[in-house]
Amino acid sequence: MALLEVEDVSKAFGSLKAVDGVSFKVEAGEIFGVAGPNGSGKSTLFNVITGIPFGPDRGRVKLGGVEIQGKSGNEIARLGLARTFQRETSFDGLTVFENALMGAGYGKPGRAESEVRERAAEALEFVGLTSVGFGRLAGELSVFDRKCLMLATAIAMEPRVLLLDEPASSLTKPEIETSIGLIRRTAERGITIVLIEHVLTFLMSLSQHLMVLNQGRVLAAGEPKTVIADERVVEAYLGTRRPAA
Ligand SMILES: Nc1ncnc2c1ncn2[C@@H]1O[C@H](COP(=O)(O)OP(=O)(O)OP(=O)(O)O)[C@@H](O)[C@H]1O
Repeated sequence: MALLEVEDVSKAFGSLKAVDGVSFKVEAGEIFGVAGPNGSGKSTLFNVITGIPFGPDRGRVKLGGVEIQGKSGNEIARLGLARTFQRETSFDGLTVFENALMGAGYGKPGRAESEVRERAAEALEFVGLTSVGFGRLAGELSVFDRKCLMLATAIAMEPRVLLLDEPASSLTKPEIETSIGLIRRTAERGITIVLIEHVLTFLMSLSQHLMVLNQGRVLAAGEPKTVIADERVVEAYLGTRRPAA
């Protein structure tokens, strides 16, 4: 059984079908890439899977075989699904350590404070935010460090599945390289990853499976090299078909 199963999920805004009958499965331990042109429904898909801020109009989402559509975002997170956002989100007025504590303590009311602190510190060190900077305000960090903090906070929640929404956006080339290594090591911790990204090289170097959306629908899915060579994918990205050989 796949760890995450999305079955015929749809979400409309008025007459706009942002996500239109999307189905896919993610196996435990894999990195599953999601690509697609602007406005193709990628972020909306993450929203409906996580219930933040809304679930699907129809369709089913199963985590470890348990249906989660219709549950609140909090409940879904407690069941083991965490996400990061396209834009860096953190509590800017709180310190780096306080932000990570929010993740480590989330949905675990019985956990001893010392253990919560240990989890938070470990997640921060893991993403490269060393204890020297634990007391800095999140709002003072660079874009890259803010992305690392968002990742650390999500990792501290100990999710089974982590959805990453454009982790490479606004990063420099060297930062993108660091980020690729970090995501790979996150998967090696046993966290299954679904990754939205515009930077195709980023997706190609990380994903075992790739799905391309266009206008809310699945355009192509499968082995990444085959998917990006698909004429429909080339056309959706470049707006033109390759000339016939
Ligand atoms: N809350 C909303 N209300 C109305 N329309 C929305 C809302 N959220 C998304 N949309 C629309 O749904 C469509 C899909 O948007 P979405 O953000 O999911 O695409 P995307 O593939 O993530 O795009 P990008 O790559 O630019 O982030 C777009 O046409 C967008 O304008």
